[in-house]
Amino acid sequence: MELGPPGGAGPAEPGPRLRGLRGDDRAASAAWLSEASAGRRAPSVAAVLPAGGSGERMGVPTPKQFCPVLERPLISYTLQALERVCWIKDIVVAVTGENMEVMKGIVQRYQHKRISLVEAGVTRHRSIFNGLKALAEDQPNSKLCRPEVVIIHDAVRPFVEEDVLLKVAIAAKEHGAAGAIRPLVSTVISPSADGCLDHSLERTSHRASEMPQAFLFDVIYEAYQQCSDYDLEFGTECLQLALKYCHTKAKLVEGSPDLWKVTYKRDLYAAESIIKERISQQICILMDAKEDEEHVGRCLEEMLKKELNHVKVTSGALCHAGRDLQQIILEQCYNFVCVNVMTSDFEETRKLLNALEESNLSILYPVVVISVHFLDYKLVPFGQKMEHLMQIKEFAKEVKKRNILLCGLLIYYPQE
Ligand SMILES: Nc1ccn([C@@H]2O[C@H](COP(=O)(O)OP(=O)(O)OP(=O)(O)O)[C@@H](O)[C@H]2O)c(=O)n1
Ligand SMILES: O=P(O)(O)OC[C@@H](O)[C@@H](O)[C@@H](O)CO
Repeated sequence: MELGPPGGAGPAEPGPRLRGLRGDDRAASAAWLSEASAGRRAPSVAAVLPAGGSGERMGVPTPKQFCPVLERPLISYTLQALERVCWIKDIVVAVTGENMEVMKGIVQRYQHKRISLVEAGVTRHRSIFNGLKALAEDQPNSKLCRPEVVIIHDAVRPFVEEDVLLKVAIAAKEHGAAGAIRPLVSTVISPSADGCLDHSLERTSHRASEMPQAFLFDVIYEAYQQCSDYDLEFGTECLQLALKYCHTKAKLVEGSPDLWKVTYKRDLYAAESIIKERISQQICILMDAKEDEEHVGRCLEEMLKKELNHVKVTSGALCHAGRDLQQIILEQCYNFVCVNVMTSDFEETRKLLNALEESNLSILYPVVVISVHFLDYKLVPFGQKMEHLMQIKEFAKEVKKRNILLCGLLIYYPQE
């Protein structure tokens, strides 16, 4: 079941196609992609996301992949991370029948693309197998093409970047299988039958198997087709299936700390903190002034640059907000301060709000707008002006529906 708008004007795609890549990863990605441009067929890549679990360890009624993080379901962040990668052609998500409508709603609301939904199984391996069957082209009416390489990634691991996806995909093409690994945090021990320590494993010579993993499609599909019911029921490791049933030794790829799987409630809080930190990396100050005119917004910019040295602070004229907004969106700015000195009304801030709504910037992440107003108490009676500015409360209610958080700041002192 293919979903997602045909190619609708979804939220601005975050950044250029090689975003998130560094140094030799960028070169590898360019090489990988250039196969297509050189007329050679670049390896076709698809992804399977198992998302059919119940999230028992999370301890809440909602399956964790659908739990909200900043009022958006966790799985939407994972889909967005995979959608950033232009060389992943299809994303197959396995969800339970009872959650199919919820998942379709998420795809539509957040305008996810390249998404196909399949029925999950009663275990993670069965869910993954169902996703692979959908790609195997032996499904009636399926528009999905059998890929050369398939990436398998848990739907509850939202912080996956293009570099590790590229590494596992390239390694899988060469070795048949590949998987991300991380150093162990706790030592692994083996208990005896009477509940005592039997022995412990040397932590430095072992690793934790994480996601993403990638496989030559034929390898992992064959492994699942040969898989015993026991393995389908109780197994947790796809790399092991490739080894056991296809004698394919996976290449292990060091992953970043952010690859962790959301399992317990604390993981949701951690995910929210990470996302908040990522969308707070830039502040844009917009001023109701002509270019290079002295404006209090410039003082604010300098102060913020001193106080918030990890945050990028930019400034510009409110009147250009609409035109420059596309660039701001590409830079992933979600925080705006509108400094109104020349005009004491709300018109300029309203123009920015309209531009933000048209840009769909706030579909994926909340956008914060602080509207600052200066008022000379000698010129305007406080009561009359406050009444006018209270409009902001009505605007705030209205734009909140579009995930824009608006608040006002009135500075009431003589202009001189
Ligand atoms: N029958 C299942 C079980 C799990 N998963 C998916 O596999 C991923 C990793 O599994 P896990 O963290 O164990 O998820 P749950 O099984 O939901 O968690 P719990 O074990 O706490 O119930 C998750 O995205 C989960 O939705 C799946 O697609 N089908
Ligand atoms: O075992 P769970 O169902 O909690 O989650 C699956 C994880 O085991 C799996 O994603 C990694 O260990 C890599 O195989």
